[in-house]
Amino acid sequence: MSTNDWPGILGDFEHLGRPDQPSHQYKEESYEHCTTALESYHHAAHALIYADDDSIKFKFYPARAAIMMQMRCDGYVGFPGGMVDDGENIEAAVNRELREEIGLNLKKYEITKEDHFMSQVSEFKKLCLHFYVKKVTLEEFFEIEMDCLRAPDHGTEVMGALRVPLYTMGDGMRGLPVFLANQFIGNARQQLITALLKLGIMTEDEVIKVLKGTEMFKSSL
Ligand SMILES: O=c1[nH]cnc2c1ncn2[C@H]1C[C@H](O)[C@@H](COP(=O)(O)OP(=O)(O)O)O1
Repeated sequence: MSTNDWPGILGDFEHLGRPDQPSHQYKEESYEHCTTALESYHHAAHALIYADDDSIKFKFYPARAAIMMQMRCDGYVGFPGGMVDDGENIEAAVNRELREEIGLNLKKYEITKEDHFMSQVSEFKKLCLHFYVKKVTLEEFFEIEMDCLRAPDHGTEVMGALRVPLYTMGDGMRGLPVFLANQFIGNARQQLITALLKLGIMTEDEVIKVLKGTEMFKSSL
């Protein structure tokens, strides 16, 4: 189906959200480069909201952190956020999308330039993906989760917020390894793994072990 066959408001941007081919790699670029030299590209901005969580799940697995992702209407897993409109500031766009998609209380949790974490570019799609990370307390995280159900886009663009399981169960697959076998939109999977490492939530050795578990799970299907 070609882009133009898509109905309604999905038509213009549908091609940007199609599953990526291995050749469509995302390359990290500075925010400044993206907003100057690449200004004419499409831009989208998404945010990871998280809290430290020192609870133990099932009396055995350290939770490590509460990280919010979402099930999208197209069946992919991603972070809340969306396309930057023409002439719109990137932080204004991510805040607008977070209010629409997860009902974020912007008076308390506004995303700012200080929350910018990385920007990555797909030359193939002429698309810059800007990624923000916001740390809140666990109590605030619960409050943000509760607001998701009342968000304007809940049940249309967003089918529900979810928490990423950060433990691996006894079989070496269930938990984060199986979670990572989901279908992720854009570079959301890469964003999640990069954040786990850079935020010090998991070590490189732990991530490598998890990814081996994911491969083991996939080959068991
Ligand atoms: O979580 C994400 N991480 C990285 N890229 C993402 C994520 N979610 C979507 N995308 C990509 C897919 C598309 O190329 C654009 C815009 O998608 P979307 O968020 O669906 O935009 P709208 O809500 O339709 O404005 O970003």
